[in-house]
Amino acid sequence: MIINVENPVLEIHDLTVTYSRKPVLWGVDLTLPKGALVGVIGPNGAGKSTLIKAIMEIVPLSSGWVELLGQPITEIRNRVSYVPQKESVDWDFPASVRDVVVMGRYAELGLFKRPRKADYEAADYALEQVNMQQFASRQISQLSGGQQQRVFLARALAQNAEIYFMDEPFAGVDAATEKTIINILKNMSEEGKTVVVVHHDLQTVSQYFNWVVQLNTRLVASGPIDQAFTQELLQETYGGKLSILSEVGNLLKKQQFPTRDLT
Ligand SMILES: Nc1ncnc2c1ncn2[C@@H]1O[C@H](COP(=O)(O)OP(=O)(O)OP(=O)(O)O)[C@@H](O)[C@H]1O
Repeated sequence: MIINVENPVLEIHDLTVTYSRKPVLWGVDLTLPKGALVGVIGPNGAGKSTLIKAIMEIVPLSSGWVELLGQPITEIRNRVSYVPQKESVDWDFPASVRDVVVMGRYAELGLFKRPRKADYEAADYALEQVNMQQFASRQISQLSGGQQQRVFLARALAQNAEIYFMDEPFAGVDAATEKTIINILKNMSEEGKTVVVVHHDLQTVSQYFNWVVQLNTRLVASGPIDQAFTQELLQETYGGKLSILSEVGNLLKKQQFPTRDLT
């Protein structure tokens, strides 16, 4: 069940990625519509992070191509934002929270220009949105895990991109923070930004997202939640892990996210 969209913001054709000759993504063809809030799901090791890294050209492609807004990423990097997994970042780097968020503006600033008042204002506004303004002067090494995650989100917000890729933004955050973040992401999607999120909690998929991508080395499904988040397709993606699947079975019946026509 793979829905192809016209004028996609993201188009992937025949993507294969291998690590030490072992394919971790195989022949992926994927298109995503503008304004979608996308959950990327699949079991551990399915290639979800690798998919995002391949899109961002952080890992080399063995075959295939990727276009964002009809162009290669190298042409439009400043219109695309990437929030990596928190663990992959050096949080001992000596910088204040505000500096880290202002760095999100560098794409707009150009590499050698100094941030201006407007950039600091944008950073402060982003910090306010994630409720971290009181930590603006704190060193990033002196934050809790959930606070670091919020700073990361603020940095992405300050960038004001058109497409966002976020690798497990809810990892290690408390329930209130998760709610804050998802509400921000929903607002962004309603403003026409496309947000792609690697997500693990199947229980919240239909509540959080309006589009789902199911991956297990191959692309199993991609489409609006009501079509692509079904018991059969989950079974295909997760194989025999039925205990997880039976828990989501009931949730599938009550779709909570208002589904817009995205195709
Ligand atoms: N740098 C690397 N070198 C070699 N193998 C790697 C590397 N990064 C990931 N892998 C392997 O590639 C496969 C896909 O990894 P990836 O991190 O994309 O999966 P994932 O779906 O994001 O997993 P998880 O849900 O556990 O985060 C896994 O088998 C992993 O062990």
